[in-house]
Amino acid sequence: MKIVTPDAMRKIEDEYINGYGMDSFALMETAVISIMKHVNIKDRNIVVVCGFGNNAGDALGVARHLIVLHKIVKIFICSNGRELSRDCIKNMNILYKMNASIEFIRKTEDLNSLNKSISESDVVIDGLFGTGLSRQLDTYYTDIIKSINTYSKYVLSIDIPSGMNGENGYIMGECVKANKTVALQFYKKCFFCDKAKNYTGDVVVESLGIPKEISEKYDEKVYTSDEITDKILPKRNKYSHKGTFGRTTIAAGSEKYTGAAYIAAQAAVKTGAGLVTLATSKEQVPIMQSKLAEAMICDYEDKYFVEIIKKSNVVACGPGLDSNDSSLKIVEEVITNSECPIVFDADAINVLSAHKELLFGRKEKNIVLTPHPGEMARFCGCSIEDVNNKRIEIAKNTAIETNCIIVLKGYNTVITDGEKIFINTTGSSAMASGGMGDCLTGIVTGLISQGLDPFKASVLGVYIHGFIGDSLSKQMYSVTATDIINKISLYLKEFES
Ligand SMILES: NC(=O)C1=CN([C@@H]2O[C@H](COP(=O)(O)OP(=O)(O)OC[C@H]3O[C@@H](n4cnc5c(N)ncnc54)[C@H](O)[C@@H]3O)[C@@H](O)[C@H]2O)[C@@H](O)CC1
Ligand SMILES: Nc1ncnc2c1ncn2[C@@H]1O[C@H](COP(=O)(O)OP(=O)(O)O)[C@@H](O)[C@H]1O
Ligand SMILES: [K+]
Repeated sequence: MKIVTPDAMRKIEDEYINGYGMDSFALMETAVISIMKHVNIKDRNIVVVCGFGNNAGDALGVARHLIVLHKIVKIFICSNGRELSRDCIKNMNILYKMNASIEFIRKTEDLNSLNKSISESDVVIDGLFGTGLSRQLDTYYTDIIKSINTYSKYVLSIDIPSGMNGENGYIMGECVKANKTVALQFYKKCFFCDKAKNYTGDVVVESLGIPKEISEKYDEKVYTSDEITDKILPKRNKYSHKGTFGRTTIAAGSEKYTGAAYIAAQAAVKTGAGLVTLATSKEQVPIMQSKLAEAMICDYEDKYFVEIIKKSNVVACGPGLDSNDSSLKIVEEVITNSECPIVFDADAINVLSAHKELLFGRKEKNIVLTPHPGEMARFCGCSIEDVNNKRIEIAKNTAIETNCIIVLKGYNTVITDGEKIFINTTGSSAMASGGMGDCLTGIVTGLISQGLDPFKASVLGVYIHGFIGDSLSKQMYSVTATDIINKISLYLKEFES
């Protein structure tokens, strides 16, 4: 499913209507029918709150169908004196012929009737603003939105919760808190901004049947991660041997942190990497030798460390490192001795924050950075709030500046090479536990080891990591990295081509 900005959506609709000759009212009716699928048939008292554009037109169409279904429907038009859109007027005129209850909100006193109706209703249909909202709302509209949020039991928002900027998720003064949002044709970009989840409720996307060749023309290269996953993992050829699936080095762990190195290495092993070597601190070597059955182990001081980096098909570096000078030395060794893809995580990213120059000058774009918002903030020299407010932009700009692939973790992880942007749709807070990021590093590294290019491995790795978490969380209250590791190979089978 594609993700669009309001601007692209406008162009797509415009081309469909004016270029292809699609009738705009027929398109609106398609939207109306698809929204109707999400109105609970048991609800009797329904309030429809409209603005004056096509979002309102959709809402009025929904009102019409609800009246036909013998629902008690109260319609409030909140145009603040503005002219209604052509298709909106069409629906309103039909409603007048049907003797529908329509009230205009003109002044503050009119809000009393709206408040009363909302508090007596089972559901509010929110059709105030959709993708057309472009300016800060005045008090006329913020008061109406406050009424909806204060008195409603359940809100179904059409396309976008009214009050949210469809491009960047900014709240334009006030925003409807929906229980469910029915997005038309595509996810809107705003849904993937940090604050959006407090307003959208559950998001469902309903198709309007817009031809693919039109939407592809205005493709802004923002996708959901499931758009890549049907391409899938290569089949393991019957003549292949461990060398076929790559040499992987994991440089992880320090005196201070013990678990991370084990999790990252074991995740890479379980993902199917051919030969995994864990390079770790001297103190950890005996511990890891007893824990890891398949991976080979050396310490950072060993001259074998540099040799193995040189021979590797992929190196992961960072889980469980410290952010001190010896970590800087390890990061430098990894970068200077390899041309293969590298996945930098955790403290390796913190170290690189002060030494970005180390990332420059590679022939290929084959370094992956997997920061969580805290690491991203440090790396960019901004606040975590800034990162969360502009996740997509910050990830994209960092990818461009560093010539790296950025995996900005969290709810809806953003993966970008600076050109294409994938937003992950799997995973949940059941996975919010220590070690989960180390596990992801191991999975992405294991996929690269088997020949996937670093960008695809990042998108797919993030998707699979969350997919396993989601599957396990159906039966488990919380999911740990160990739970994921134990199931990786079982679930990967589902992704085999
Ligand atoms: N165009 C089409 O063919 C279709 C559009 N659809 C619906 O149409 C919506 C977009 O409709 P519109 O483009 O008419 O826009 P909206 O209905 O979202 O907004 C209406 C108007 O609000 C004005 N506006 C922006 N910010 C404002 C502010 N702060 N205060 C007051 N007015 C403000 C805009 O100038 C715009 O004219 C979509 O979200 C979707 O629900 C659907 O019917 C499907 C088909
Ligand atoms: N609420 C959530 N929804 C989806 N994924 C989540 C959520 N919370 C955490 N995760 C995932 O879990 C992992 C946690 O990574 P990270 O913060 O680096 O943890 P750690 O450093 O403890 O290993 C990331 O892949 C992240 O996307
Ligand atoms: K809306």
